[in-house]
Amino acid sequence: MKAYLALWAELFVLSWRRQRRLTAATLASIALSVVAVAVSALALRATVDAIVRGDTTGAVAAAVAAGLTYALNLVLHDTSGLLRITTTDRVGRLDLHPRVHRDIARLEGLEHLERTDFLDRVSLVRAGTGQLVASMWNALLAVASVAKLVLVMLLLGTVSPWLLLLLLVAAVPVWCDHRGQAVVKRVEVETAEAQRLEQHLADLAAQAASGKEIRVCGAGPDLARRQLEAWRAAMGPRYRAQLTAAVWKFTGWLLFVAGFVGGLGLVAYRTAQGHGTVGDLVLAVTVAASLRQSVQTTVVSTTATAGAGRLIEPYLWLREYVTEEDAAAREGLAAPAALDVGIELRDVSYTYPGTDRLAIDSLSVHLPAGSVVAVVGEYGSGKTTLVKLLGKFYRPDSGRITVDGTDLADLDTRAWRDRSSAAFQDFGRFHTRFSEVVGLGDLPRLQDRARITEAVRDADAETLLATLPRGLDTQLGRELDGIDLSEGQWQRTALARASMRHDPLLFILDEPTASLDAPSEQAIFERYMDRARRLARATGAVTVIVSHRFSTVTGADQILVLDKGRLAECGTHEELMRLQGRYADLYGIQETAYAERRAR
Ligand SMILES: Nc1ncnc2c1ncn2[C@@H]1O[C@H](COP(=O)(O)OP(=O)(O)OP(=O)(O)O)[C@@H](O)[C@H]1O
Repeated sequence: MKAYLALWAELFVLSWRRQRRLTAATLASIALSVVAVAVSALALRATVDAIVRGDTTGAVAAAVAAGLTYALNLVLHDTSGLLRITTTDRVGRLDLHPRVHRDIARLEGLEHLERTDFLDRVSLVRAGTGQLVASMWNALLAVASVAKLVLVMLLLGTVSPWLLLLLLVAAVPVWCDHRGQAVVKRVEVETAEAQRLEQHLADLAAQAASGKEIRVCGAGPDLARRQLEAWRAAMGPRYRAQLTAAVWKFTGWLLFVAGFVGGLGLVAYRTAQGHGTVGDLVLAVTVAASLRQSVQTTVVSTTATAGAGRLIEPYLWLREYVTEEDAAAREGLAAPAALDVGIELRDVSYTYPGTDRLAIDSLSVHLPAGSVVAVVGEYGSGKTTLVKLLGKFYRPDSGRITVDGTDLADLDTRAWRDRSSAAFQDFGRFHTRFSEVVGLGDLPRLQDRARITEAVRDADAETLLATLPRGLDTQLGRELDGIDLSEGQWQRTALARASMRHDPLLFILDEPTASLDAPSEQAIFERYMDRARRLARATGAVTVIVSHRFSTVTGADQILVLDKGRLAECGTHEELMRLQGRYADLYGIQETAYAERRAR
């Protein structure tokens, strides 16, 4: 609760700084709404009693006061919601939303993008920044509506203490509503996985990449059937939960109405018996009539406040996660200027969270400074996981990775990344100007056209650049009125981006040529072998090349053959061929396949 209060206080300060007058007006409207009904009812009682006494002046004055407060009530009813929505919207969009995006972008690891449980929380916060701000106003509104309820009850108590029982009656719909909402929330959590599946299947059918294959396979109807099943699995229980909540709500209101009618009957009876004035009767009717509205506001605002935990919990979790990750990433040592020994892995194991299979299994190997290391192996053997561990995207569950003797975990993550370059197989397609798409590889040189042109040359992407209508200034991405590139062309931009840094200590090429034809692949590898040698002389950089095609990496200083996360074999091409083991088998199979294809 303390954390919630602190967060609401912080959001209020944010709102105050962003729009002082609007925030003050919203606050004033909430405060006035607490007393408006009571003042209006008291003025009405005074009016009626003055009329009964024959006091014309007093009656007119009280009637004017009653009219004004009644009007104020109407104005507040119409405007306070509008004021809250406006302040919420502005603070949500202009302050909280960018802040959440900054936090997410700042995270050094990949877990928040890859783990479904993390992803769920991150998506919830991203979509709900406006609701987070609204929760602060709802909390204030909840306090105000409870205060209003207490005031109303005090007034009723002055007419007859029996009317205080209406407070209990008023609590019934609040309690019933909470019960109903608890059912809805529980079912939402239980069916979250089915809903994710339904969304995934809908995306599969709607996206161009998967859409092509689905049409070729004729899997559309089957996919639609599965989507419908997932939809039913998610929505069936949710509809039933909504129905249960509606029954709880209806029952609550029914009990309240019964109590309300009974209470008014009691006051009418007492007045007829000569207890209290006609003004008291008018006051009781006015106040009791507003009780429904007061209770409704209390129910809505307290339910919304209680429900805000759904967003507040993930938001507080995200903040804590960012703070912890930030501290862990920043407390590190500086990266060395150049490598002398190289990178060493000792007994490194890694399992992806939520799985029970080792993606990297007790891997020990030395990657000497200045060497070109090729990583080969079958699908899912752990090649990408290994390079991600070297890039410090994940931390090993056990074992150590050392860089010139210093544990990678102790190095400042940002400093290590500043000295790494990488082209991954799932490269980014950034829809901006071509020069920026490449320049992003070395942010301080984002505008350095000479350096960018050099990187384009390194990636053998000059022909691509020559075909672009506005050269380096060409906008990419059709939805931004730019041009679209083919898969191979996008891949070349990723390679050029990875070539931007002059002095990396680690240079990763994870299947960098998967979308290129064989001659282009060979040409690129030769270029990158040259680049690797240049980098080796300059900084002792280790170049790691992941590939499926064995023939292209035969020139590597060291070839690591992975099998189910384990290091099956390790050595130069000649050594591994002499070994006549797994590498020689797989190399032979690929060579025969290529030879047969060439012969056809
Ligand atoms: N984000 C992830 N979450 C859970 N498991 C994962 C994740 N990424 C990879 N894995 C699993 O880890 C194992 C190793 O995957 P990895 O991507 O490292 O293999 P790879 O050799 O690079 O495969 P490929 O040649 O297909 O790229 C596989 O069993 C894979 O299913």
